[in-house]
Amino acid sequence: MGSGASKEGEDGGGTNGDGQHDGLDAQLDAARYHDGGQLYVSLKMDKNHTLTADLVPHVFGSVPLIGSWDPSKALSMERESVSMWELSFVVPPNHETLDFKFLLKPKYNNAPCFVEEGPSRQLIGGALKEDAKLALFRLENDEVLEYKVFVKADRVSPFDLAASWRAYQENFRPSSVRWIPDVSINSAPQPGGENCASAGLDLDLEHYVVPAPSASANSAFVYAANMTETPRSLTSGSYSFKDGGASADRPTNIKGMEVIVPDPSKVFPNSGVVESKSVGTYSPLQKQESQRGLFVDRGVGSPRLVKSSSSNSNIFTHDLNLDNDTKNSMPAAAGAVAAAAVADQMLGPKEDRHLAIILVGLPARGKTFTAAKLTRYLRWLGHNTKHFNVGKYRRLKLGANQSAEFFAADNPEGVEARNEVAALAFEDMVSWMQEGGQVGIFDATNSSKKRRNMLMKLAEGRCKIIFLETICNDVNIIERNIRLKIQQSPDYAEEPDFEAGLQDFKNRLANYEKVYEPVEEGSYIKMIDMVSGHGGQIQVNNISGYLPGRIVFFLVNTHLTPRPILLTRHGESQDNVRGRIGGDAALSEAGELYKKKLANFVGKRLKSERAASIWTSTLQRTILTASPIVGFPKIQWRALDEINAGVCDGMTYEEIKKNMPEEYDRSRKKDKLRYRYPRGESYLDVIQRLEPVIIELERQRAPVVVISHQAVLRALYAYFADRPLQEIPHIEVPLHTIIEIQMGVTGVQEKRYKLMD
Ligand SMILES: Nc1ncnc2c1ncn2[C@@H]1O[C@H](COP(=O)(O)OP(=O)(O)O)[C@@H](O)[C@H]1O
Ligand SMILES: O=P(O)(O)OC[C@H]1O[C@@](CO)(OP(=O)(O)O)[C@@H](O)[C@@H]1O
Repeated sequence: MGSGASKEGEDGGGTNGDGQHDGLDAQLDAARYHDGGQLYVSLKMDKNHTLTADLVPHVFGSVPLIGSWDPSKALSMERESVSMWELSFVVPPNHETLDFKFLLKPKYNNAPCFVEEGPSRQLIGGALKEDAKLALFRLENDEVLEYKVFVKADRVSPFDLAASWRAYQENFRPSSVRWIPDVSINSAPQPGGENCASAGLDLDLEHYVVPAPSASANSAFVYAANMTETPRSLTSGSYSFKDGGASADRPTNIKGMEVIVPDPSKVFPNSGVVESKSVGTYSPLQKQESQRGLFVDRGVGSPRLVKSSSSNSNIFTHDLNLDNDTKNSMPAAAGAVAAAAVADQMLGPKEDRHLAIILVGLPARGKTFTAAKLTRYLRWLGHNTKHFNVGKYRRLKLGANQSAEFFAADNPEGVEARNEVAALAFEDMVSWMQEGGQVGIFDATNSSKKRRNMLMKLAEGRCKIIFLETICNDVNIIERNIRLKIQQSPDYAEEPDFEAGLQDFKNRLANYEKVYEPVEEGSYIKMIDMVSGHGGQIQVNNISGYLPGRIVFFLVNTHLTPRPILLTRHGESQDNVRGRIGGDAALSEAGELYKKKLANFVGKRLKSERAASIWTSTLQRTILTASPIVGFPKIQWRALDEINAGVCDGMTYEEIKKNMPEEYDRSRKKDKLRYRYPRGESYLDVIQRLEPVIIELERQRAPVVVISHQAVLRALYAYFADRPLQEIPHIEVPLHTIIEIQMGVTGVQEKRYKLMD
């Protein structure tokens, strides 16, 4: 209908052969008339009776576009709901008066149609001249059908119209990568691909290293026990806290520390079994002195560690943290996780609402490591989880320098003191659960039946218990673990002689071995020789329920094989240039250059890695970015597609702000984590669909390059960096930068490469 109602439309000027304007004319009209605005008019008819009669409402009237009063050329209205019919069109605000009438046409035959009773209607300035709210139709049998009529006119700018027209056209443009199968590999460089001069890379990739942000993924630098829950029953009283004080909820700020660590191979000449190399962020001091090595945060004021004054600023002050969530008993999660959490709240015995995972095992069997990893995973999924480390309680209450004798089973004072701190930690955990905590991970050796009985009694009627036992039969791994413990554990921070520390720890271990009783009681999960990712096994007994099932599945898939995971966004897309979100655009010029540089980078970085693979989303900007990479299988994952912006897909943030201020300002800004785009997704939805990706990344033993999108990479990165859920939507993931996550035997470390500005 559109400009057909305008002057030109009436006399046919500016229309094409069908009496319709082309797009350019419409825009010119808009610009000519008035301050750029157009009226978007919506005519609606609502049938308030049940008789259907297969009659379809139409509109016809005075201008050629609506048939010049010829019923056979009338415009059909669209069905909007069971009873509502709609026809919308655009006119300039000062359009010529438009005379029209509604008519009903039979759907299936050429039987006569029924024109509404009364004089024709007149539309002026987007409104009906008279307030005729009803349309009456007299049928052949004299029956009268009555419809309510509604007219609504909204001003839209020609730019908005043009933008939505372009988005509409782009949505129908087929993606240029449709023919690429979900799994593919190219063995030869593509023509015009990789090696053009501008895409060349310096031989030394270190040249591209940029500092990682302060709260980066460098857990390998920090002894996991130091990041556990701060002993509340001990810190409020007269005890002085000697254990490093890293908050349980936030990782220590690594960048704000200067690390002066001798090369471990020099400090421990026989420790060749230590596999991990530090690739994290170095202070200028380190760089000057070329000191590279394993960072040791012993958490007891070790002289090797100097904290800088810069603190870890927490910009998220509004009411979104998980503790508040749990107070409201509402999980910070979507889909299955939320459904399971709510079901647990409502069904079953009260104690089943809280789950205690009690670690069991000899020292240096990876209990703390496993507990920390499980905590990170469950928190990322949205389960309110805390890690309670009894060693931390012991050090705080009794001091860090206990010798091996303290841990002997025939030392009654030692046994009593250890039971006391274990009970204190357990009580703290249960108190926290009663305030709304969901999963408590209780980390100690718990290696005798007597100790486990004590814990079961403490848990009775308060929480459900699952024992998680870590068993390792590989003497080389045990030796490596012991050496790592001497390096990392605050227990040996004050011991200057590595060999003396080693001997003491081995004596301690022997004391535990004398009385060690593997778990045979209750519900349990046993991880046996799971370090390498093959050949080990998981045994489970009496395990049921959503969360325990998920925990078993996670543990089955984890291992310690060191390998890198490279995360990068696609090269800049044409939509990035225009500031449009979502969509499925191809790459911009800069994006084209990045894809070549990335291919060069991957070729160099993974030169000797035969089994590596490249994962992309199903959107063309990631598939195109991966296209010049040769020699590695490429796998498309739907789960890696960008957050679905629903009705906002293809819009700019400005357009959303202007057209949907409520959505943009009030809802998304206020709670970006939970905000779900109308007909789209929230960040929590994205996390939920990424869970299989995380499991597969954990399971893979070879390097993986993930080429995905901003929101998706924020969520993936947060898992590795152990960042709280509410921070995820705000994490910076710049274009043309590679985030390398090094999975290692001491945790994860991060390194960033920036290939282009
Ligand atoms: N399932 C496992 N079996 C054996 N060693 C493991 C396992 N998981 C992790 N490790 C390794 O054990 C090292 C020491 O682990 P830690 O968690 O401090 O031991 P524990 O708490 O049992 O004393 C870790 O740095 C890791 O390399
Ligand atoms: O959640 P916000 O901050 O809007 O970021 C996600 C947005 O990032 C964009 C770019 O603006 O991702 P990308 O280009 O990486 O695919 C949008 O497509 C996406 O909607």
